[in-house]
Amino acid sequence: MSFDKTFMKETVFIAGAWTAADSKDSIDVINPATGETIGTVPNCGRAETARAIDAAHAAFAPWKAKTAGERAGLMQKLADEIMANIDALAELLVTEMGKPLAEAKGEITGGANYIRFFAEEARRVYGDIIPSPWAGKKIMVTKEPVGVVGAITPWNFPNSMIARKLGAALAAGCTMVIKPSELTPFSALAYGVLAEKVGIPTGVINVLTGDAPVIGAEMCENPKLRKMTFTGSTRVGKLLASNAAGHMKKISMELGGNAPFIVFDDADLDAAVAGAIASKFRNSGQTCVCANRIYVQSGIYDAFAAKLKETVEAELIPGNGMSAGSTQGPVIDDRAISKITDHLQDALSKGGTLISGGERAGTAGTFFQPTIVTGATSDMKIAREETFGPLAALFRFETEEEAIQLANDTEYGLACYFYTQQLGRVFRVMEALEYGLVGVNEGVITTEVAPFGGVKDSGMGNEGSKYGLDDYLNIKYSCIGGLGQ
Ligand SMILES: NC(=O)c1ccc[n+]([C@@H]2O[C@H](COP(=O)([O-])OP(=O)(O)OC[C@H]3O[C@@H](n4cnc5c(N)ncnc54)[C@H](O)[C@@H]3O)[C@@H](O)[C@H]2O)c1
Ligand SMILES: O=C[C@H](O)CS(=O)(=O)O
Repeated sequence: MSFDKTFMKETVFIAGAWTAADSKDSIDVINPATGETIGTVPNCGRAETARAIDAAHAAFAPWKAKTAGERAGLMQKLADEIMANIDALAELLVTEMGKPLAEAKGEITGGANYIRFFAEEARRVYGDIIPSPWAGKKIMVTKEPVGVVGAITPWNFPNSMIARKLGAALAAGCTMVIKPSELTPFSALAYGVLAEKVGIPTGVINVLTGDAPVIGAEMCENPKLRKMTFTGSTRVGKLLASNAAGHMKKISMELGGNAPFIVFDDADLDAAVAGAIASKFRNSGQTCVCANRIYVQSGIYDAFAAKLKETVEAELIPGNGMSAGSTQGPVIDDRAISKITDHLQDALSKGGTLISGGERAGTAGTFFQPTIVTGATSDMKIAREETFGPLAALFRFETEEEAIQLANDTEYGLACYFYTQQLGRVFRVMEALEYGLVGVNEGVITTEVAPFGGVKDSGMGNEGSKYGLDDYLNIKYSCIGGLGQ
């Protein structure tokens, strides 16, 4: 299926130049809906990464020296350019990642919103004047940009996961080297095209592709780079955090999740089913905040399962993301299919019941039917691991205390959700759940104005909101003496 290639680059963007890898090696990029090769990107290593860091380092002082208004102006132009080209950017994103066109446009709009939000926040990097304990001396606190930032991002939101970082970095006065997933590099390289178009100075934004562990190691170990920000699996996050910490870099980690979705007997059934579908099946179940465990209180369990099955089978339509009417794109690759199948077979072998879906869909690409299993229990893999696919597992519970214990029984702590119409229960459960994000009677809650971050093995730091700028700033305390009496 053809797509708009206006923003498609098969070279990397370093110091304002588009180049191949030093080795001339390249990586094939596959369309998950068809299995066809879309194009290739350079397989870069340490030398190219070091050059990108050098470029970002050279660009840092002039970028930091710009006024907040000047940086904000260029950021607004960047957001405007993204929105002016949303159709081409969305088609490119659909082709490399698979999500339906409407979801791709939603992601790109969300990305532009992050950049616009931080353009506004750039003007609010306030300091403090603190009453001095000493006569004749002044105490000043200022906030300054960290410097060169290394960003490594995942394939499931190839545009907005970059925007969430880039917006805060540019607003703070930082420069950036971005390494996207090798599965979805084109949406990231498009930021190089956009940066050129709006006049963001050379070296402020650099985007390279290639050998992830090698590029990551150079980022963590290069003294010119002062902060690592990573979005991806907990496994990789721990590797990077350990190396970066050893080289005393600031780190932000947005990692894996295992979201509980709790439905109490008193919940609005239609709202709970709609919220569960939105949370579980958005991006074909490939988001870090997807409902991974759906806990339903006994009194409403059968009605919820029946309504969920009816709605999923009536409304969710797997198909190529570029085709009108498709609501479910493919999962990213065969490994994803294997993990979903493994979780499904494990659940069925331990007493679960398949009530909908359960098979690969179609003959081309990596599509999997929206699937529902009832009778799920805590000993199943789906209770312990992030499925990252369109598989909904329904667990039964009896009491509020049991639901909270089950929901918190995980090493993850990113998002959680619960549905109730009892006000007292809203505050009890909201306070008891050990997560960074809480949806109360809502299944999708992400917005640029609110902090997004996990606890426990889901990471550290927050992205978006006024809090998202703090991770890109250092606090400086100045004591000014010699002022006479
Ligand atoms: N918390 C969040 O905001 C958030 C958002 C999106 C995805 N995620 C998580 O990301 C995971 C899915 O994304 P993924 O499969 O791309 O994750 P991943 O960890 O496999 O890859 C993420 C990025 O890390 C790179 N990478 C892989 N191994 C590396 C290494 N040894 N050193 C340096 N870089 C390395 C990859 O090339 C990619 O760019 C899921 O666990 C999901 O929950 C979290
Ligand atoms: O997958 C993780 C993303 O952060 C999901 S969201 O679009 O930001 O909710």
